[in-house]
Amino acid sequence: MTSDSATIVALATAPASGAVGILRVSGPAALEVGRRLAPGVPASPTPRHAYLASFVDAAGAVLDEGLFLYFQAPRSFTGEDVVELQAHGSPRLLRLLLARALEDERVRPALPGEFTRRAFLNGRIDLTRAEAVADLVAADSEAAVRAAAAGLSGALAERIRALETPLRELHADLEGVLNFPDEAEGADAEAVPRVAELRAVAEALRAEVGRGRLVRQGARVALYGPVNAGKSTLFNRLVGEARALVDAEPGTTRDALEARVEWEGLGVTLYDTAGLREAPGRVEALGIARTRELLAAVDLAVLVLPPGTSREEAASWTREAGATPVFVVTGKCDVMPGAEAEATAPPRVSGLTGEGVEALRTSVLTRLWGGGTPSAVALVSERHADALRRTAEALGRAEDASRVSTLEVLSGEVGLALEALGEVSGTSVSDALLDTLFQRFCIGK
Ligand SMILES: Nc1nc2c(c(=O)[nH]1)N(C=O)[C@@H](CNc1ccc(C(=O)N[C@@H](CCC(=O)O)C(=O)O)cc1)CN2
Ligand SMILES: Nc1nc2c(ncn2[C@@H]2O[C@H](COP(=O)(O)OP(=O)(O)OP(=O)(O)O)[C@@H](O)[C@H]2O)c(=O)[nH]1
Ligand SMILES: [Mg+2]
Repeated sequence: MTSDSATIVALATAPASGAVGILRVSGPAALEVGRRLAPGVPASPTPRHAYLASFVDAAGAVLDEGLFLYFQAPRSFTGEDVVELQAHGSPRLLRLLLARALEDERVRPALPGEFTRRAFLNGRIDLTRAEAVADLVAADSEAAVRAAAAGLSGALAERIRALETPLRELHADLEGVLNFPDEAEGADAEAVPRVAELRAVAEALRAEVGRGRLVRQGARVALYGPVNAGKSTLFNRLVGEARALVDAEPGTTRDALEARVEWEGLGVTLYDTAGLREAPGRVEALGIARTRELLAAVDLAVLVLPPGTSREEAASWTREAGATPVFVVTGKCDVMPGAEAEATAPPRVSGLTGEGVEALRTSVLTRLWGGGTPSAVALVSERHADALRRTAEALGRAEDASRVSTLEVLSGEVGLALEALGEVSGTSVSDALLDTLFQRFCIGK
């Protein structure tokens, strides 16, 4: 599984006007190609030294003056020879430079994610770190940036290793015993606690996929409840601007509104919805249908009730959210200032005065997160979770085998667990899997 010997080229910066635009070349011909564009650079440039150079066209006419950087294999991002031309950020200029680089028959355009793929194939980074590069590029909240940065510096890789190493040792021990059948007596019973422990570790890591998803994609939180409860007023207060129409007439909100906020670094998409009621008008009914759809899709539903709602009514409103977790608040609390709150009564908020709104924000975050900080989460993706599930399943079968089957079967299952786990770090991974993985990257990454 080695990378092909083509030299690849792509723009490393977005195809838009900017201060600086970077053309990146990687592969055996990188230095020669780079020097064709920047002939003033010495034939053996000092690696990692920034040369100020003229970039020229085929006729030798100067197209730009920029920086030339040479990274000598294997000390580069890809592990190959890499040259960067750091030009002024003109998309048209960069296309000219790209076209010139492609004139060399050893050079072809890089596929999406191919630089990172080569970094992986050349052993510079493992697969979790390659994926963290994509997570970082896609991050759209502070928590997502911090979690991806942790992944890039090997946080997930470390946790996978902490599972993979003992699993490999166990497998080696079992295979060793199998080769000396005299000593095989009792070996399966001895393996059981080790298998069980490793299985628990795999399950625990897999369980972090939910938090990983929340950090990556942001949480979805909907305000819902009876008409006129003060949802839109509260929504505006939480968003910090007058986004939603507010009126004394019940049934004001029809279409669901959404706004993206960031709370404690976590991206949150907040929805304001059409208030629920019996016998709405025709258009309002469409809005209510949309509210129900949304309630099924969000991570948390905040039920806003008018003051004085009975316990029974509150319970029946709660059921409207179905399987989605509900956080209940009493809205418009300013109109019943003296109401002595029972310990079990829902927290009180007022969108109008802002009372209780900070506390609501904190409670919502706690409900979404439990304890801990979003940025500290291991970004376990659906792909990782799937591989971890198969790891845990194989270990489960290994436990069964220890009771009812031979040591060969037990060891075989441990081997399968290792193979599934290897898909996370990349120690056992097919080209097809790499294809799907890196296709999601942008060109030039
Ligand atoms: N201009 C530019 N900026 C960039 C990148 C790049 O390729 N070019 N990167 C690309 O995504 C990221 C930086 N990542 C990099 C990772 C490793 C090496 C590197 O040369 N590694 C060598 C040497 C390490 C050392 O001496 O400390 C190695 O791993 O052997 C370079 C960039 C972000 N910024
Ligand atoms: N006193 C007081 N009035 C409020 C508060 N929140 C909203 N109101 C008033 O209650 C009425 C309804 O407010 P909205 O925010 O539109 O209520 P809603 O729940 O979005 O209503 P629908 O969209 O019709 O379901 C308006 O007249 C608001 O000014 C509050 O916290 N205190
Ligand atoms: Mg409303």
